[in-house]
Amino acid sequence: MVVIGREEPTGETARLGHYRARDGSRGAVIDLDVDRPHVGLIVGKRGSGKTYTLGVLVEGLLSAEGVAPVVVDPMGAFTPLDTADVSATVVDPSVRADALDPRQWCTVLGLDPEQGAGALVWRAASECPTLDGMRSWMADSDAAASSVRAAANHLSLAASWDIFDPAGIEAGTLCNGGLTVLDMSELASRPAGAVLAAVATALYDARVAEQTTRLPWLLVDEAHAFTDGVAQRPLRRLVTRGRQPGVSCVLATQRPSAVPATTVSQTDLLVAHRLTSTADIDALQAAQPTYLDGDFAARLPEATGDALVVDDGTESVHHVTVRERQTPHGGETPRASDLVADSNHEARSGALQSGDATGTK
Ligand SMILES: Nc1ncnc2c1ncn2[C@@H]1O[C@H](COP(=O)(O)OP(=O)(O)OP(=O)(O)O)[C@@H](O)[C@H]1O
Repeated sequence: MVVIGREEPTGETARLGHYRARDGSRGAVIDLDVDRPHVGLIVGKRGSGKTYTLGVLVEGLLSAEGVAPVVVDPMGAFTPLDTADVSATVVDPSVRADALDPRQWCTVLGLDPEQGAGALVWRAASECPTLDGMRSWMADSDAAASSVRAAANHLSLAASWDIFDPAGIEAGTLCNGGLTVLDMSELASRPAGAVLAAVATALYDARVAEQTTRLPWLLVDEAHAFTDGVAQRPLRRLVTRGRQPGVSCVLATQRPSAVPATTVSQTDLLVAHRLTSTADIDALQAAQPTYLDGDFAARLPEATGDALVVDDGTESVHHVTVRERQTPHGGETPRASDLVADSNHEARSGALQSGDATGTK
């Protein structure tokens, strides 16, 4: 059995799939190391199998000991796990207001911390641990009325996101052993970024302060949506420094060219599904390890679920077919023909119930 991501023979693993020969036939099974922290990047064009592969990794983490998987799910693709026979909790995420520092408050509200409203929001976030507290502080402020009004409007906007709660999710809950799916499907990009920033920071801090013995795995689907907002800095810290305290980070994206070059170069496990955009291929090729010789694009797979896996730890490259999932996959793109089939089915059921189809009316 081959274990990608390590050379040691023992430790926790996740079943990834099997080797794919040139003629497409199956070879030996392949596992991924989940015993040590990793930075992973799963890339591929739309429908190539990224979310599915993330789900395969999640299943492996669910059966591994000593890990705490957390999925950031912007499309609701992992919500079916709520009713699957696994230890998973799907939550509408909420975070504490003081999980964001003053700078992050200004970033998420699009304010300049050195100017009127931004400077006020910075001070409110420094003084108050809750959003209600920040709003009261603002109402009592004797700063220029126009700045107070603008800052108060921004805080009202933040309140409308409905994600800030003094009882918001904490690292202790995230690291209780089961899988946590943060269902972001109802959130716009700014509040989703705020949640990810808070969660990435909480997991990192919890490990640095030795508050959890489990090793967190933060898995982010559609990661390109988070690379230039408030989550940018916490994510960068995780990919550059997270492995040291024991936090893994796996990003899945259809747009590797939108992922910062530092993230690509920090990746020690690259899972590349089918890619056709030159910009995306170039972005990976630029950070391509020297041992991946030849034309990178030519080595990328064609079929859904197939992948080229580059393991920086052991400096090896593997042609893999990702295995089928055991839990439901919620990332299926709806097809018009399915909808027509569904409505025909509904019409037939309705007719049967009213007796039309049987002529018994
Ligand atoms: N390893 C696999 N084995 C079997 N089927 C797969 C595999 N990978 C993907 N599929 C099929 O391909 C479909 C598309 O996969 P997936 O949803 O993961 O694509 P994606 O790359 O995440 O797309 P998007 O960018 O649109 O989110 C899945 O719904 C599933 O039916």
